[in-house]
Amino acid sequence: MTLALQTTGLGVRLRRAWALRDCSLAIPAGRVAALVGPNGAGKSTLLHAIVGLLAPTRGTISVAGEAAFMAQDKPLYEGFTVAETLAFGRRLNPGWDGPYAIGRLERLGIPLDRKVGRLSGGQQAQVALTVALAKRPDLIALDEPLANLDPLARHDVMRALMVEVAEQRTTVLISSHVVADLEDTCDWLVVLNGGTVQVSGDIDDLLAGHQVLSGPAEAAGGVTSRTAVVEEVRTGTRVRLLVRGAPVTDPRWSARPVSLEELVMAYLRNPQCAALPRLAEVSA
Ligand SMILES: Nc1ncnc2c1ncn2[C@@H]1O[C@H](COP(=O)(O)OP(=O)(O)OP(=O)(O)O)[C@@H](O)[C@H]1O
Repeated sequence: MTLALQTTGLGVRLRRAWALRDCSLAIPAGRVAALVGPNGAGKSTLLHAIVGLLAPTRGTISVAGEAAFMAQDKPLYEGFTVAETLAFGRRLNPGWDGPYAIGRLERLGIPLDRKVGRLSGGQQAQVALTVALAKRPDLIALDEPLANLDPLARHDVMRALMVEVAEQRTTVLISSHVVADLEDTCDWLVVLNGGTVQVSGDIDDLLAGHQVLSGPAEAAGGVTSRTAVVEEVRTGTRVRLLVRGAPVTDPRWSARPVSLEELVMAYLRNPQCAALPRLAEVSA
């Protein structure tokens, strides 16, 4: 399997504090990876380091091919027209695909002579995305591209992105606070918490490997000795366990599948737990 991205022992210190610490992760080529984590987890720092805007203080980063980046907040100059924005992109990027950029914006009905500042938030996001895609990157890193967009625009931007990357076989790493925005489109999950990678893996494998068990609190010890408990919630005599590992056959327990949101939240609330494949398994 080809890797699009690999970081090993990556640490980034910003001023006096470590924004990232000992981050080792690998993302196979062609995946659409969700990067989730709370405020200050280090998502932007990780993306900046991956695309070369920040130098690692420790460890290594390896990207197969060219990386493009779409920054958080206002990644465009509002005083430029759309056409000027594209001309700027062409000047800065040797591999720039001008006909593709113009064609994409025309299909979206975004006027090239309009100032960027006079476009809607959704249209601005589409222009920024077009600029990143027109570089024809092998890896595209998107830092909260959906923030400030209404639900319809979020959906449109994600759908447009998915069509493009499926055609170009680009690897995507996209950060968001909102798991629901990424659930339908991403097939890889990276959870960053407190500057370290807590979860990284194929979403289907992660969902298949976890379950929610409900049963009598006094029997919890029998489960916790056999399987890794990510989260335990007790209500009176009952207990609900989000576990990773072997199915439980004891009839006192009922089991149900876990949702992606539940899985992410359980890990974030329990930073001492981790679900990380060995890097050798990802690249095998
Ligand atoms: N320029 C900087 N100088 C010093 N510390 C910084 C700087 N930028 C970020 N940090 C710190 O680094 C840590 C990680 O920040 P980062 O912006 O990468 O997190 P994030 O997960 O992207 O957060 P958010 O979801 O709020 O955008 C935080 O503790 C933050 O305060």
